Amino acid sequence: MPGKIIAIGRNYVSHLAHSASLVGGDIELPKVPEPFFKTPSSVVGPNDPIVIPREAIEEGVLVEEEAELTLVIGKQCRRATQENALDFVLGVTCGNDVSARNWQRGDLSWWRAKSSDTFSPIGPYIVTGLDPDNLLLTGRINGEVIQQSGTDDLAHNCRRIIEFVSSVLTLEPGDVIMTGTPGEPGEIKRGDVVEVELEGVGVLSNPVIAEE
Ligand SMILES: O=C([O-])CC(=O)C(=O)O
Ligand SMILES: [Mg+2]
Repeated sequence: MPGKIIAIGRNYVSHLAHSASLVGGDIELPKVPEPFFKTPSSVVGPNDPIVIPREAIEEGVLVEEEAELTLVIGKQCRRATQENALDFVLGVTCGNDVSARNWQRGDLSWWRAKSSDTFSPIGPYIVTGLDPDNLLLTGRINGEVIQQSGTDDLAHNCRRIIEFVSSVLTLEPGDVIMTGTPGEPGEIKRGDVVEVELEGVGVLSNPVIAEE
């Protein structure tokens, strides 16, 4: 289980309008990276089910997938520079920042919108030695491509994210950074299969079920 999970919001221009329409706020690109936290207890692995919480079903909450390039920190890091930031990265993997939109919009914080149990699928492999700034990222629901972008479209790239986050807090080995989602994520419902594919890494696949 990772020590902490930092996720970056609104980090692709292509996602700004979708996010603002569902979550509120303006559609300006954040001038600096916009981190939030997800809990380690929300992490699941490849092929584990994403469980839509009972209350989300009862309340008719819209739940969406979010395909994200995900970094795994390998070395303790405080005040990294853009020049040395990638020296602290063990490797990259796929992540799905599952989001319950009505709760994201209505609650004071994103605690259950982003960190309900099973809302952070990560995997299937950590791959070392890839250039994280130039990988194709794809999100699919039931085999249909819903999101696709190069990670060269990240507004704040991985070096900048690590510089900014580590100017505030210490990153530890095993910490995870989810770098934001592109385009228009799609709704996930019980019975669906969600895939996040990252070039050079592979496919993170998770079935969706409903809590009984
Ligand atoms: O929920 C949102 O739109 C913010 C976010 O996580 C992202 O941009 O990846
Ligand atoms: Mg996200």
